[in-house]
Amino acid sequence: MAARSSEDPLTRAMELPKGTTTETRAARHQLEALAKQTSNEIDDWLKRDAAVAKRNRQVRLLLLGQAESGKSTMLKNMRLVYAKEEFQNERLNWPPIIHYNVLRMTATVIRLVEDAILEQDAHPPTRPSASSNDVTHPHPGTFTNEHRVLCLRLKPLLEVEAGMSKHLVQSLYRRPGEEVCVHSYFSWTKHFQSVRHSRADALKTEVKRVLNGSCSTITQLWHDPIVRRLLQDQGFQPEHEAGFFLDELERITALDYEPTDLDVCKARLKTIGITETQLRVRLPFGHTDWVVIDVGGSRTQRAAWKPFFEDVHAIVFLAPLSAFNQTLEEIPGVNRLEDSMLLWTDISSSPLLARAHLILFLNKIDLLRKKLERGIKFGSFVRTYEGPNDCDAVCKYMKKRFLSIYKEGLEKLKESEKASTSRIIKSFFTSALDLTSTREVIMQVESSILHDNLSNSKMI
Ligand SMILES: Nc1nc2c(ncn2[C@@H]2O[C@H](COP(=O)(O)OP(=O)(O)OP(=O)(O)O)[C@@H](O)[C@H]2O)c(=O)[nH]1
Ligand SMILES: [Mg+2]
Repeated sequence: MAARSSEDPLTRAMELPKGTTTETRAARHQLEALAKQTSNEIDDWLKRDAAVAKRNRQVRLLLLGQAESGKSTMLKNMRLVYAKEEFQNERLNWPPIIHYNVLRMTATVIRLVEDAILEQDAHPPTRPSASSNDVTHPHPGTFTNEHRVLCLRLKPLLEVEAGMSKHLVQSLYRRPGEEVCVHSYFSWTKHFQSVRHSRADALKTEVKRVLNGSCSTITQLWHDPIVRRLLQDQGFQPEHEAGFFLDELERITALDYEPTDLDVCKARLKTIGITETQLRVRLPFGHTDWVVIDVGGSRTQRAAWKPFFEDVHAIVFLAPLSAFNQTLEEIPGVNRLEDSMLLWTDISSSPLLARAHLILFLNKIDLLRKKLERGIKFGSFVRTYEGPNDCDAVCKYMKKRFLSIYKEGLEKLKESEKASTSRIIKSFFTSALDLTSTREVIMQVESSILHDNLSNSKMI
């Protein structure tokens, strides 16, 4: 071996002359180590430089807003616009989550009805007259044996729900009684692909079979007028809790069910942590890469947002106007709309975001309209509002409030000489489940951001 290496011209050239002292050898090794270290540092520096150059070419958008404001839904809409094929290829990963939404909703209804029956048994309602004392004609509005039978027949679903969260969503996070969360959309879809042929796959099939078999019983419970009244009395807002899937149960529990784009957008999976999604926006003369950053919106997660403020080009802030009569899940006493306005105040006046454009989505307008039409008084929750209880008037009022908060923030930034003169503010009324109108809004946002990007790079 030694003879062969001394025949190699490079090895021979590197060899020290015969008679070299130990000190010279040590100095030579030290020099070689130093050269290697310098070379590694240059490689690292070049890599970092390339990463910075790539980052500079990207447009970074940060989606912000309280939990359930519609951030992940807006990201799905963006993927539908800019990465439609990829989005649609992933559609088949979604039935377990949609079925999980159905199971969770059904389990909640069963538990509420069971509790109400127990309460009724403990304190039977007083009957209006002696004639209605007949057990075969119970007092209207009370739960009957039929309700008990429905709950009993659906009881196995509670176990299926628990099994589903245990086995199917191993990469997701959940504390007992809490909503399942996703840490990262992509690790989640990979997880589902990797378990496709495993034991979890059998459970997915079982869930499909059980839901298909229980479809008519769930529908009966869901549409029962006494159950409906109970849900209403409990302040339960099915439109916020994936109740929309129970309205289409036959289609969604069919054995050959394939979700539509809208079903995927409707599916609820709470975000924990931060996910970055790269989208390629094609232009007539090339493309730009957008990185859309989606975050978890609950109060405990907001501290994790700050590191992403630094090099972001635009904040897309979602404020769900329909939440005017709801409180935060994490802090029950706090009104959601008030929380949105406080959050917007912080964002508008944050020196870290002084150079970022602000895109305001006043979201869930479809739900706002439904609530107002149902007679829920906006002015009872937002005391400063004195206008009519109609959607257009409320939207106009809320837009004014949000824009005046923005202006106050801008004044503060100007005082500290942090305000950027090129900062754009745009506001839109959105219903993120109306895919056509949301697409148009996304295109308008695209042209505002691109226009600014091009003018900054002195191309126009
Ligand atoms: N009707 C209606 N539902 C919406 C709208 N936007 C979002 N949703 C629904 O509201 C629920 C919550 O939306 P998400 O996008 O998961 O909310 P998020 O802001 O990402 O919430 P976190 O991940 O918890 O921070 C989902 O079931 C959506 O389908 C809307 O404009 N109208
Ligand atoms: Mg989310």
